[in-house]
Formats: sequence, structure tokens, C-alpha cells
Amino acid sequence: MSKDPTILAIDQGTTSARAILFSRNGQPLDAAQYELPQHFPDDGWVEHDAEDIWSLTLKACRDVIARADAPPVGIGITNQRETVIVWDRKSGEPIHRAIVWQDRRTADVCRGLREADHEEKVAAKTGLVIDPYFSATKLAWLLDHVPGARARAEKGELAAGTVESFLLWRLTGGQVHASDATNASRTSLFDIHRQQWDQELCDIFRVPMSLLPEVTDCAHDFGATDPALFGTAIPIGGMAGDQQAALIGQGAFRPGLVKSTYGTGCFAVLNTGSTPVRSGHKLLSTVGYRLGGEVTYALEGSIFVAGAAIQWLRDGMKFISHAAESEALAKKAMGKGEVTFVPAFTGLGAPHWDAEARGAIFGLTRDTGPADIVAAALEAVAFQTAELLEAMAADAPGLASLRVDGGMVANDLFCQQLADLTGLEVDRPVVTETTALGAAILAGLTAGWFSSLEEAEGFRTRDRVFSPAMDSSEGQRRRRRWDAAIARVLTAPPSA
Ligand SMILES: Nc1ncnc2c1ncn2[C@@H]1O[C@H](COP(=O)(O)OP(=O)(O)O)[C@@H](O)[C@H]1O
Ligand SMILES: O=P(O)(O)OC[C@H](O)CO
Repeated sequence: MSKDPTILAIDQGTTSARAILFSRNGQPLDAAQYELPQHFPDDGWVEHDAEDIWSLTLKACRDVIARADAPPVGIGITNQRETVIVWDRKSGEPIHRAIVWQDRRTADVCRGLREADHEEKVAAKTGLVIDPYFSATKLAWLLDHVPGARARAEKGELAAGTVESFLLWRLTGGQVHASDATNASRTSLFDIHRQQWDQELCDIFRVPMSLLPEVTDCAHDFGATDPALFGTAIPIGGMAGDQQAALIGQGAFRPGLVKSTYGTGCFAVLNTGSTPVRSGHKLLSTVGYRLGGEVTYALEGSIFVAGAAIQWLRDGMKFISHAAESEALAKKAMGKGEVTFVPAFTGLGAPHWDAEARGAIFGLTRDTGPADIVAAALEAVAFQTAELLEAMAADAPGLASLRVDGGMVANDLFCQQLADLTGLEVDRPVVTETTALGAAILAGLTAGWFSSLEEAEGFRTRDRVFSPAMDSSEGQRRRRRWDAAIARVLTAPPSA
């Protein structure tokens, strides 16, 4: 183990809590990971126990710190975004389980807000569409459904935030209630142009502004950990939502560079520079990162189910015992390619935004088996990425290649399908823990390891590039099959 200074990145994802120790030149030295239990209390509902989020994160950090020769000089936090927690300011106790980004329970409320013509105002200020995906309606749901919560919130007894803000509160022993601009930009309550919470949005979504954390840059002195946790106080210097952290970890610091992360969902994020681009194709305009008060904006396409489809094939269908087996099994079906799987378990995200759509499998015959369905699941994630990138290219032409990361890109077959169905070169780095790396780079900036992000550009080294190899008529034939399947699951006709 290294005696050189290190930074600990906390990556609290949808399916796990991870802690990864990084060297000064961006190399992962050690890691610990714990799977996070998922709760599905009703149709389309997804919850996490906030105490699990905390205890598993703490356990992962303690494992790594205990094995290190010296405590890390800083901590960077990155996290599943939009997921909301409300807790008591005095006791620190959550008032309910966290409502997860995938949760659709507020679909009706969102429809009502769209019908009340709030869509344009919300999009102009936040860059987002009105959808249950974002935090605001989940937060209002908690205030309305946990007995006494709204009254306690009005009295100032409660605090709210997304996962990074809850972790920061716990790590600092209840001293700091803060978030960063990337996470704030996913709530629907934050004006991405003025970089502040917005009263009109808080009124529309019925969320008291006093519940919300202070919003800062991504590289910032967030305070230090309670010495009781790790035996010493460690400064917390970096914070970003996981997809934005991956943009940094992928070294996508220039406008035009795009990365796509394949974890539970898939999130393609394009750096658009210092001016927000308003999408004409239902992509999100969001904060890429904020440093020294200067915002770098991004366009994002979000797909709710990517690796989660593989998890379902493992845990629900029992077709495989490990996600990695999907590659060998799908190869057995290659070439047949007539089964189409639309994994819209929790509705469809960009560019369709249909919260009520549900999944479907088309083209089943007597000889369809697990291999065909697994192959169709991998292909579906590639098709959905193709839809996102087409929307992105229409908003911001000139995409050259796609930098990929996340659990699914260990699958070579999937990466090749991505190249074939998007027509872009798919560029996979050696270190695919880019999310954690991004958080470490931000904490490294605060620790004075570098003076600008660009100094960390060399941290990314290429593992392999997958080039498009599919015959274009075959690609078009498959795409028509996908488009027809999507048309059949949409609950409302596509709008412009
Ligand atoms: N070899 C593989 N092929 C396909 N999917 C995989 C493979 N390995 C992992 N996955 C999927 O990747 C996801 C885990 O990726 P990860 O980046 O850890 O997710 P998250 O950050 O959302 O918790 C799981 O949903 C899993 O099914
Ligand atoms: O936990 P992940 O990696 O699936 O990412 C979740 C996203 O942040 C949701 O917006």
C-alpha cells in the first residue's frame, strides 16, 4: 500500500456503495463495495433505506481507510442523483425511506403540472422536462404522505437533500447541509442560469426552500469528517452527481466530447461549454460542473434501464447467475436477432419521456430461449443509446466518438453492438471507475494537487476502441424493428 498521499472517492450508486482510494496520478489503489438492498413497495415504486445508504458507505470507507498506510488527504463524494431523503435536523433520523430516481409514483402529479402549462417555465429555468425522475415531486410526496411532515418542514425541523447532501450531513456529524451545482441541477428547483434555488419553482412544486441545502462549486471545502468516524478528521473537497463526475473522470473537458455510462441506467452526457444548449429533441440541459463559480453546461440523455435489465434477467428470470454470463449466452443467439425487448420497467426516459410506458418483448416463437432474450436486452441498450445520440447530434452536430464506462462495458459484445448501432467509435478506458475518479479529481483540486481540471486529462488511458462493423442495411433493418417496438409501448403519440 502506498505511503504517498491519496484521496478517497465515495461512489454511492443505485446498486452499491463503493469507496475507492486513488493515487495522485489517478490510479485506483484499493476499493471496497457493498450491494445496496432495493425496495419495490408498489408498482413503479423504488426505495432505498437511507440508513443502509449511510451504513454501507461508512463500512466501505472504513475498510479502505483501515487497509491504507495513512489516512487519505481528502474525500470526494459522488452519488446516484435525484434520489431524495428528508431527515430531522436534530436527530439526523430520516423520516421515510429514500425515494429513488427510478420511482414513478408521482407520474399523475407530473401530468397535472404539464396540463397546468408549467412545462415551458420549468424547462427555461432548470433545463429539465417535468417527469417523476427528478427530485421535486418526490420531495413534495414525502411532505404530503409522511404524517406531520409538511408542518414540521414549515417549522424548520426538517432538512432535505439528495444522497450527497445526506452523506455530507452524516460525515460531518450533522454540521454541514450543502450540495453542489450538479446535484442541485437535477431537482427541478434550481435555476441553472442564475445558479440558485428558485422561489417560483419551489411554489410550483410545493417545496419550502428552507428545507434545501446550500449550493456550492464542485471543488469546495465542504468541511471535515467527524473524527469519531475514521479516527481523524478528513477534509471533504469534492462533490458531483455520478454522471457529471464520470464526465470529469473521462476527461471530457472540451465542448463536443461525450461520455455514456452504463450502470443501472444509461446516461449520455455531452460537454457544451459555458453556454447552456436548449435541446429541441427532449434532452436535458444540465450543469456539467461548476468550478470557481464558472459553470460548464452539458446536454444529457437519460435511459432508466440499462444494467438493470441484466439484473432482472439474473434475479427475476434466473436466466444467468452473474451479469458477466450475459455475454457468452447472448453470443449463442447472435445472428438470429428477431426478438425485441423494450425494458421500459419504469417508463421511458429520453427522448420519449413516457412515465407510463411499460416493458414488452416482441417476436417470440417456439424456439425462443433465454439466449435470445439476453441478446435482445443488450441490443436494447445499444438501440436506446443510438436514439439519444441522434437527438444529441441534432442539437449539437459533430459528435466523433463515444467514451464509455460503467459496469456493462466490461461486456465486449455489448460495446461492439454499441458501435454497430450508433455508427460511432466506442472508446473504453482502462479505468472504468470514471465516476469515482471524477470525484477524486475534484477533491484533488481542493487539496491543491492540481490548479485546473486539464492537468488531470492524462489520467484517462484507452483500453480499446470498438469500430462500427455492421453492414448498414442490416443496421437499418434492426433499427426499423426497434422503432416499431417502441411505437407499440408508448402510451401517448410521440410529440415534437
Ligand atoms: N459483463 C456484464 N455484462 C452486462 N451487464 C453487466 C456486466 N457486468 C455488470 N453489468 C451490469 O452493470 C450494472 C452495474 O454497474 P455499476 O456501474 O456498478 O452500476 P450502478 O452505479 O448503477 O450501481 C448492473 O446492473 C449489472 O447488471
Ligand atoms: O447509480 P447509477 O450509476 O445508475 O446512476 C444513477 C443516476 O445518477 C440517476 O440519474
